[in-house]
Amino acid sequence: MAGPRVRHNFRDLQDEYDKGNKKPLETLIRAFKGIQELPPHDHNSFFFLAGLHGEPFRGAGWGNASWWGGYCNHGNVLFPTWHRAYCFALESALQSIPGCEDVTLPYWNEIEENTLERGIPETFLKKKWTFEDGGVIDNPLYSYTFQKKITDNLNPFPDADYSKGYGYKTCRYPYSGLVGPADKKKTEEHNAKINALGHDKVNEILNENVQSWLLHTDVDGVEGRGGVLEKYFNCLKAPNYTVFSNTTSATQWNEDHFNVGLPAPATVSPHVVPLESPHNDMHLAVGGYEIGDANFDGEYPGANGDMGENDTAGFDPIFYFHHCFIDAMFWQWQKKHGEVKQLHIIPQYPGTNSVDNQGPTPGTPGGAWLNLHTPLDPFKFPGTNKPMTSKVR
Ligand SMILES: N[C@@H](CC1=CC(=O)C(=O)C=C1)C(=O)O
Repeated sequence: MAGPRVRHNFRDLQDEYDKGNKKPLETLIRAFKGIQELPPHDHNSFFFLAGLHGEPFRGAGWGNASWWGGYCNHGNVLFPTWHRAYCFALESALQSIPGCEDVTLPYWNEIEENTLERGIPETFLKKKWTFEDGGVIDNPLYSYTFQKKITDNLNPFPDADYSKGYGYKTCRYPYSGLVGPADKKKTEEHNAKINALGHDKVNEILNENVQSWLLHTDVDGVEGRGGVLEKYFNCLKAPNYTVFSNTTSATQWNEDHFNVGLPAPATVSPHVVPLESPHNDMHLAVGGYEIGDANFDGEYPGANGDMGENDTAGFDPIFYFHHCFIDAMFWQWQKKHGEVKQLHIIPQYPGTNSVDNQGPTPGTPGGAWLNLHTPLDPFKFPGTNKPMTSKVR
């Protein structure tokens, strides 16, 4: 593909499709189907790429919870840039599928009226997809079916068993995706109850959950949770990249400047809201709640969809449309603050150390400072063997 990649609003593709221009959405779906069918060892395969984010763990985090066994960065200054490289890698894989060379990754606009009024774009919620030529497939944007099992070597420590068997299908709120031996029976009972509600009702519940996180500030009666729409707008006001980029740095900044940390009044200006905060909320809104989060019971207790957990989120196809939107928000912030060509990191501020928050990623030493030159493993600048970094060239 020549020239810059132009990314589109997913809902525009859907609207075009409804008006009769079926090719753009169909090609995207073919591309996702294509990478989901590649064998797991193929570096363009969905399994391989999805697995870079969290599980299957490798490195020091393989079986030691003080380290992080996935390559993703959270709670530190590499959060926006690492996920930018990640979306780029997935998009490149989509383009490797024959006939899909011009596909780009669309974003799910989480703050447009359509989302506020209707929730997740309908295409993501259909179990089957019917092509114009009549071919019917399992919808590759609804769920991914594991081609290989993953074993959670941290189990039973620290919180839950995220092992997934061969053939496991990713799921979202209000379903549960905990299928390790200790959870299996409970999950089967839970999911049977959800199934009995019928597919349309289940989608309605998911959409209501998403809308509630976006618009209300007391999700499930927990005050201060939600308000995601407002958080998205407020995060653009963050005064520097360090505090914009992650929850750890923003917490310290709010303590220093306003004598209050996160998450309490994150929706209230002038406290700094990091982009990572509404991003986290949308993971929880789509996936259900993170295990062990005693604050939440929700209307459907026991819902643990894949998007809610850092370990498994990359396996839900909607992850990439969510993160493509996060990347667009990051770009908005860069333009607004004149940091399109260069980002600035406050040296040695909380959120700039490899041990902050999730723990060091594979191959990164403990206690290492993170900066614009830190490799965004395992990504390389295209066509080179040079590690990708956060430095804008
Ligand atoms: N762990 C985050 C939510 C979350 C963030 C992610 O980045 C992710 O991949 C999955 C889930 C929280 O509890 O707020």
